[in-house]
Amino acid sequence: MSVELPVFDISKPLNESSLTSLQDACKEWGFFYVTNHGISGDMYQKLRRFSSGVFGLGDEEKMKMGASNYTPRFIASPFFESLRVSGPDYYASAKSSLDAFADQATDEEFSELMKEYGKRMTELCEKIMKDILSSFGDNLHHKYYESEFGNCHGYFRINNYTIPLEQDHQEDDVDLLEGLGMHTDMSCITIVDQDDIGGLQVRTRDGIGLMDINPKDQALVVNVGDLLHAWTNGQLRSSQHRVVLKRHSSVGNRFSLAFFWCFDDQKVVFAPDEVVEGGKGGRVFRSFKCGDYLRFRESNEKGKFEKVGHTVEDFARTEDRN
Ligand SMILES: O=C(O)CCC(=O)C(=O)O
Ligand SMILES: [Fe+2]
Repeated sequence: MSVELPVFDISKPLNESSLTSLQDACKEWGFFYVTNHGISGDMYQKLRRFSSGVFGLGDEEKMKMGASNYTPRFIASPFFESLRVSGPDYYASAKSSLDAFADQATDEEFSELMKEYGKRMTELCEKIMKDILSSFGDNLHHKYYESEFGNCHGYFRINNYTIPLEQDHQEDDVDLLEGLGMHTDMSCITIVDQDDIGGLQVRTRDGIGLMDINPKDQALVVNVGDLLHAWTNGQLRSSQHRVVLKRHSSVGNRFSLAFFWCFDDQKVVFAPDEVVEGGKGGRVFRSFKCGDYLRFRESNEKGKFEKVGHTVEDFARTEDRN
């Protein structure tokens, strides 16, 4: 079953009723779509082409990028590998990964592309974050955007999902393989550009069901991460989600780009009183330093790949959910 998430045209200011539906979507699903986002299909295709070139290299070559730039298969799952490009200097980050093996021209073109893509995604996150704040009342965006979110920064994960032939031919009953296990994101918000294969699934609020988030033409998927969940005192959902791959399908690999927009390490995350008061109960998240939370996640093998059971709920929630 798939969920019908609302779609927001992000090129113009959202009206009252759109802001209400934005807030509802963030509370119910923690996911929504945006269109007219300014990321051209052409740019995406180019990036995909370059990335495929990189993923197509031998394991030994790819490992030269270093553990902070490249995650090989069998870390998050046997089917998932990922290239990381970090801001604010996306150009330098991409270049430092590729320097190990790419020729100068490819290196240059890919790095330029990442720079442009990083800039656009950052602008998009700023816009979306302002809309999310405005959905609590216009006042909130004017009051808190600059002081609370002004120092946010982003990074990309370029993800390649493949099912090796030998796995595809195994005879057992399992038709779906987990490409990326159930997790929440550590970000404030994440923007996902998935291809048309599908496989992204979100947990329902009751914690039981799973719904497909289908690819939508020209639309990007946006989701709320742990940091914004804590900053809104748990009001906006940082939903558990995963990626499944269909066995015996001949569609080939799945490709996605995820952009994570996060507080800086020094930022103290603490929901403003008026955000807490706008919710149902009292304050349920203690204040914490963003960097301490990231270290908490990384100190645990599970947390590293953003698995369930080692999230901001476990780190900073002071009262059980009811
Ligand atoms: O590949 C996708 O569609 C989503 C990836 C994801 O959830 C992540 O990288 O955190
Ligand atoms: Fe995710």
